Amino acid sequence: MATEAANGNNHVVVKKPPTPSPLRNSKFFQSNLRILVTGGAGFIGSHLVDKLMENEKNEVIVADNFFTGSKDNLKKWIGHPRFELIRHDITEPLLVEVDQIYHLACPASPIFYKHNPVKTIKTNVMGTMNMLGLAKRVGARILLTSTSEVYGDPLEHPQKEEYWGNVNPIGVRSCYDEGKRVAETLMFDYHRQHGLEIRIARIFNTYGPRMNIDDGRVVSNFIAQALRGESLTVQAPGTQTRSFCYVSDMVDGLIRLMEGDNTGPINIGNPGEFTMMELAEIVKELIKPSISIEIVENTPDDPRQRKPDITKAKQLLGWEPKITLRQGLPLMEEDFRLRLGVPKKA
Ligand SMILES: NC(=O)c1ccc[n+]([C@@H]2O[C@H](COP(=O)([O-])OP(=O)(O)OC[C@H]3O[C@@H](n4cnc5c(N)ncnc54)[C@H](O)[C@@H]3O)[C@@H](O)[C@H]2O)c1
Ligand SMILES: O=c1ccn([C@@H]2O[C@H](COP(=O)(O)OP(=O)(O)O[C@H]3OC[C@@H](O)[C@H](O)[C@H]3O)[C@@H](O)[C@H]2O)c(=O)[nH]1
Repeated sequence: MATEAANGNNHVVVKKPPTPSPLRNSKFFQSNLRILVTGGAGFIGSHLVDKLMENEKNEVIVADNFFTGSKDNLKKWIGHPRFELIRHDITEPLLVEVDQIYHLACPASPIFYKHNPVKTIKTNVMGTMNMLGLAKRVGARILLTSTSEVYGDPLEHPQKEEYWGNVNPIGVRSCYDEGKRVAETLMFDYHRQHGLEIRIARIFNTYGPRMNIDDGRVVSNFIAQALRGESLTVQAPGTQTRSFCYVSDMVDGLIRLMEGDNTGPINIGNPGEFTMMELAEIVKELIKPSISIEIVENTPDDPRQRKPDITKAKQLLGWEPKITLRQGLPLMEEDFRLRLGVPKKA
């Protein structure tokens, strides 16, 4: 029996990890790490793939069903000898020889995850079991992208990893937040029961280039609305807060977590906290000061405040975000202008 003091959680590992893929002992492995990214055609996934592909020792396999992702996000890698793209729904088993699994596949925007809630929970539960089964079979290390939504509508602020959350088990968001909570449970059960090497990142709201223009999340909505000359739709009351992390910082945090010794869960996010009205004012000032801001109806169970405590990420991963909201928004604006065909005024 071994304990994992590194986590500060004292999780007991009952079994030894399964034997890793023979690739790890082969000559071939010395120069190549084979990495599976589920959901790699999506927003964060495709940026992660770009970063992983920069390392010539990595081979990257993406499995995605293209529900919210697109081949376009990966077009620069299609045909590359170290890259493979598989159309695959992770609610079905997948057999591939890999050494690491970044498990991201899951719709993340509320309008998409609520669209087919039964499918969302299947993706989180059966999909995660399938990926854990694969990790067990080939001895791969697996990282789950969990979410700040596991804290629900938090009664503690900012949120520390030790906080158990305040989640409605039967609400319209439950397919996603309870789904991710079960996914975390499965990760730890496979870790304790089968000795799997696991990593759990609790990601807070992330934004950046390549988000779907009609993704429905707040930053992409406001930027697209401002560029189209439409009013910005702040959902009532507008005093609810979020903390926004730029995608390159997020990818850096995920890779550090995968490569480090800590299982997590570890919060990865930018602690800069803004109300949705403040965010609207910043986008308005940045893109089109003449635009109006409209208060519209909100959806049920919208968390009223959210801000990560990133002490663990700082101490255990040596990570903290570098890009502020005011630095990141113009980078996203540039990408949205190109895709929407709205040139910047001289
Ligand atoms: N972006 C954020 O703010 C944020 C915050 C917290 C957690 N996360 C997590 O990070 C991950 C990526 O989020 P994102 O913002 O890039 O979202 P995204 O919607 O852009 O990407 C999700 C990807 O998963 C794919 N997918 C969905 N269901 C699938 C299935 N059953 N089988 C195979 N592929 C499937 C989609 O096609 C898409 O390419 C998700 O797990 C999400 O829960 C994101
Ligand atoms: O047009 C909009 C869209 C959203 N909002 C508000 O903006 C806030 C953020 O909403 P988003 O839809 O961007 O994202 P949420 O924070 O609700 O959920 C996200 O949390 C983290 C991840 O797991 C997921 O990416 C997603 O579930 C909410 O308070 C929402 O009411 C607006 O004011 N206007």
